[in-house]
Amino acid sequence: MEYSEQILKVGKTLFELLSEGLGLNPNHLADIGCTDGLALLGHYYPACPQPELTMGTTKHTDNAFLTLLLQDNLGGLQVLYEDKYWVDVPPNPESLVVNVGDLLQLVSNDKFKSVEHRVLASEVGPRISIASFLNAGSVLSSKSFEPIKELLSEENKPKYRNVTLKEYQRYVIDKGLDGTRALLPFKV
Ligand SMILES: O=C(O)CCC(=O)C(=O)O
Ligand SMILES: [Fe+2]
Repeated sequence: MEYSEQILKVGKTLFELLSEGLGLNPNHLADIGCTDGLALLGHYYPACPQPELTMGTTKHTDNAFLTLLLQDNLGGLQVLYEDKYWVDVPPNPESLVVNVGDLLQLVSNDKFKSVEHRVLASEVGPRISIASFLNAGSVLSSKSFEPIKELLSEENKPKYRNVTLKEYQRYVIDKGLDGTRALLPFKV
């Protein structure tokens, strides 16, 4: 409870900074619903006797707006750089890793890009991490998202169509962790 309250506070501050980074009013991203929902996911990766045969978590992008990740001191998280190189994210239990998610990429019209990442399996374990996903709240709402109008111009046309939260979540769940990007079907 206390942890999610603190995470939400950090998240709200980050969205203010990200809004300013886009040249918008600091409340813009919160106003369109980026901080309406929070989901916490606890991961437990047992020690693996043959780590070369498997993965902790396969390659994916996060589907919400922003992820704040707390990892312990074992490491294993990697991000994909320039679509080619897997780069270790050094573990620091006193810091949060911030991942841009697909929905933030969509509303920012690719100004912010979601990052592909994965977790290696390890003989040392268990590894524990907590991922906090800032999302748009209940899929039962009628909310929909599209590139923010203020960011668009003749030179910067919308790269995505309007998508309802329900349609987006359905697609993400049906697709599973297949390594493809969740934004692909919504491109224009
Ligand atoms: O366990 C980790 O470090 C990453 C977990 C993750 O990528 C996720 O929950 O989306
Ligand atoms: Fe992730």
